[in-house]
Amino acid sequence: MTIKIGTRGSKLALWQAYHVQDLLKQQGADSEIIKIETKGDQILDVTIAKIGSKGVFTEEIEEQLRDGRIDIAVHSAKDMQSTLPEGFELIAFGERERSHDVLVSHKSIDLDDKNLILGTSSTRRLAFLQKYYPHIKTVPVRGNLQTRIQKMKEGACDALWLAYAGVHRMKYEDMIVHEFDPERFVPAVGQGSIAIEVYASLGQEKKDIVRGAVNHEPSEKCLIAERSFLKKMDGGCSIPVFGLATITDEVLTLSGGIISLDGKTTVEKSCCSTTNAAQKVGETLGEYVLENGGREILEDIRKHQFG
Ligand SMILES: NCc1[nH]cc(CCC(=O)O)c1CC(=O)O
Repeated sequence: MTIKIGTRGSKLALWQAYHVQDLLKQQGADSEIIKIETKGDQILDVTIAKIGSKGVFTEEIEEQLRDGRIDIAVHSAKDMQSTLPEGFELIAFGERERSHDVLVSHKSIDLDDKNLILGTSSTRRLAFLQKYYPHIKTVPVRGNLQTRIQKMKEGACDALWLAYAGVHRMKYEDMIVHEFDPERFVPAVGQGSIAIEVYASLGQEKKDIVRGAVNHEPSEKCLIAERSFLKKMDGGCSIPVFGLATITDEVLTLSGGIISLDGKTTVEKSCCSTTNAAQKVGETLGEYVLENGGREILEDIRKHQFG
């Protein structure tokens, strides 16, 4: 039996797919990797928020899952919408890498420099920047990590704002010039973890093999809490919602919230629960955030993006 693994073709996506292939191999399961190009890979001249449609990195892959051309898809958990299309499910989450954000550059940088230009197009990062470093300017720099670094070296920006996980996996750690404190710059939901998506019709035997080889239970509990929060907030990756769950001594702590695009209003909270109540704690946090100003921030953002 060979498990067919679908993935985007970027180097980071391929790293993640090969990683899953290794985990499967350790359990004696053979697999084959199939590269799939998505809208998110093709459209590089506009930000993800402006492409607008949900699932820009997943649609084409889901088609192949549905057809059975691939058995499983490997994704960055951060790229996955909180609600998947009918019939799709996430059956495993890989062990999470450190989840914080970093700045990467080919030169030394100073965050107090009034002329600094950072490359990012994430609404969460833009809003945090308005809050903590309002003097810093940004430019959107899209494309895979290697392309972005090339654009930066050609002068598009002074540094790139990225997730540590991808930088580490692509071996650009020696270019890290700043690490953001995850308690102030809370990461995006799912950041640093890999998710395995399947279509419902996949046989139970394959599902069990994949889950057994890839799933890391503490990471899964954290991701369930974060994604349940994101679902309450009705968000995908283009909304400045942030959330991070951690587990210490069997207690799950979920910290998360939403920040207005101008950085002036943040609604956030930390909630604790047992690891078995991960789903519930995400809902509780979501309800709190929505009822305490989050709903207004969301409505304001929707007007900005689609109005
Ligand atoms: N938005 C794209 C994306 N999706 C996942 C990662 C990094 C890897 C991860 O978080 O697992 C990135 C790039 C980035 O934000 O730097």
